[in-house]
Amino acid sequence: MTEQVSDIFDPASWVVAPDTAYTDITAHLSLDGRIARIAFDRPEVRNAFRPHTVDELYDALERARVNPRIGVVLLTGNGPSPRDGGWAFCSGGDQRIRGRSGYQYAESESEVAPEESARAGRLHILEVQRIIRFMPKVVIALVPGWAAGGGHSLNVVCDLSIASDEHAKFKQTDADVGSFDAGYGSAYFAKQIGQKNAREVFFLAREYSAQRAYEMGAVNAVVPHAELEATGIEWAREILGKSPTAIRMLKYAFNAVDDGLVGQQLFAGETTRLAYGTDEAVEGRDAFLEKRDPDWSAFPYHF
Ligand SMILES: CC(C)(COP(=O)(O)OP(=O)(O)OC[C@H]1O[C@@H](n2cnc3c(N)ncnc32)[C@H](O)[C@@H]1OP(=O)(O)O)[C@@H](O)C(=O)NCCC(=O)NCCSC(=O)CCC(=O)c1ccccc1C(=O)O
Repeated sequence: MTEQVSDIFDPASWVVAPDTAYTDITAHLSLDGRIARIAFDRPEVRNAFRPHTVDELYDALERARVNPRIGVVLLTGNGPSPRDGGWAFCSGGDQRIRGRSGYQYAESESEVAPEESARAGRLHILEVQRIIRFMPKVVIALVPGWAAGGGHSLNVVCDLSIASDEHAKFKQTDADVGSFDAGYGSAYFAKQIGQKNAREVFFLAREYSAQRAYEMGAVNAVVPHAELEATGIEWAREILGKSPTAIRMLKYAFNAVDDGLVGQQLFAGETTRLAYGTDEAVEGRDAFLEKRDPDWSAFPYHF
């Protein structure tokens, strides 16, 4: 029997992801193994992340990335807080353990050899942003409450976002706490919602409702809180009805224009994979292996 990890989580729809023993997140798979649900599980601090949280999140996302059955990942936050009933998607880096070189591992974990001291202060949520951005699957943010600071940036980098009408709130606090996500969190965010809006969100660090976020283009839909996860599953099922190759190529096409040569590299890698499947590419390989000139006569210059 799957444990109830969040008030709006339906245990009957999920099983715990195999071979995982996370403390700061939860990871589940749909019963047919096609959808992953990954959730921050520190509701008492509005799902702020510490380095250990980021390590677990990266691990869960990497497992989803390389699992050929999974087509959609739902990223969310468990809740509510047992302390005050507040809901959160994620409130960014845990400010209590922020040091001068980044976020500190817990004391027991920071007893590392001198040569490993660079690990002690981490700022590696950007690696999580990149795996979300680059995985050839759709990642949907289900925002049940606060998306603040680095949590706000995670919402930006997800492919799609659905927000709780009653509890989702958005606030980019980076400039309040002397931080700045100068990559996807800000520059790409401006491409999503426009320069003036994005500059307002960062420079004023005000609070925005789910409805206002929807109007600005920061989320795709606003739904009743109780329906958030069911809507996420519904959207995932719809996406799973599409061609995996088409979804992969489309995600990389959407990314490529903003991702420079890395975007081109990812898109090109997938086109190479498609080309390898053709008789034309097989002829090139076979000709090399058979030490003869390739015969391209069967392959026209398509136009
Ligand atoms: C999210 C809030 C707006 C919610 O407000 P509210 O509902 O009133 O709740 P609170 O009473 O404030 O909070 C409840 C409880 O949670 C604690 N808490 C909340 N957020 C955090 C947090 N981020 N860290 C630690 N603790 C947190 C809060 O203290 C309360 O506990 P008490 O014991 O009762 O005091 C509001 O909470 C808020 O504004 N939170 C802070 C948001 C924030 O500033 N986040 C950090 C932004 S900077 C960041 O995320 C780092 C980004 C980053 O990581 C990065 C950036 C650039 C390059 C690289 C990186 C990287 O890789 O790391």
